[in-house]
Amino acid sequence: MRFVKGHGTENDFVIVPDPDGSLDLTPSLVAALCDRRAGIGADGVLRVVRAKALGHDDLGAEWFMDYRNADGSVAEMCGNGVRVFARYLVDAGLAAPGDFTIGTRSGVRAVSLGATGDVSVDMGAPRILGEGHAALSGRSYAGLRVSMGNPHLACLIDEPVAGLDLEHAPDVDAAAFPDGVNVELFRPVGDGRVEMRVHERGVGETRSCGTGTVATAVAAAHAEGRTTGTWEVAVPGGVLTVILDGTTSFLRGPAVLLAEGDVHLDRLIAR
Ligand SMILES: N[C@@H](CCC[C@H](N)C(=O)O)C(=O)O
Repeated sequence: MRFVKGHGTENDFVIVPDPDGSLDLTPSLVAALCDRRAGIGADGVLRVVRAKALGHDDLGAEWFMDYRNADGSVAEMCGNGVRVFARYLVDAGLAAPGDFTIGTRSGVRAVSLGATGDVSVDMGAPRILGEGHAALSGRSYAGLRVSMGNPHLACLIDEPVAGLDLEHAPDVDAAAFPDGVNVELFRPVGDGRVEMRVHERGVGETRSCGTGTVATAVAAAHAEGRTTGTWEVAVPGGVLTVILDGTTSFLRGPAVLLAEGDVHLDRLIAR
């Protein structure tokens, strides 16, 4: 099976071209592909499938991003994934550089990119759902519940994020997050900049999370009594720019394709 490996600020993906939707992408196949020792290794899989092949004839996008987490679970949206997906479409000659749309489980997303360089995406209107709490290493952190299509809890903290232990998922009120949650911990470092780390649902700690950086910008703005502004969000894998204009949100940053090849499916160890 052909694959391409890519990442956005080190949130990494196995990209699987499947234009006519013929691949049976089971959770165990996804988990085996994402295995960092016995597989290719990634935070998730991006299946590249024509919207039509899924019966979405009038979606308003030619291509659909079928995103899966490393544990095989399905997620509604992936902000870094959609940027890497767009870079793949252009690189593969399946879309022209410029502005086009991509279908996702959380709706159609408009992307903007050149032949090289950063990729921007209109991430849609964030939805603030109220307050929440996360417990980590015996401390409780207050946060804001934000939906970016997928669920987030963005917690403002007053200590450097480098010192956090995110080996295990923070404890949250399961009743408030019936579908699980991605937890961001962030600290404002001045002048529209924040530092952030994330524990992702279905993956574990990752080096970046696009939807998480937007949720973090929303929570940073909320803490200042605002709904608009531009944030530079520093994550372990790089820096992403988030723009909140009061109506929608934009995410901009690098998207890199670094390898391609064939994977021998019969040699993957079933997960
Ligand atoms: N890394 C992604 C988010 C991927 C989905 C997430 N783990 C979930 O289950 O909601 C991003 O860049 O947004």
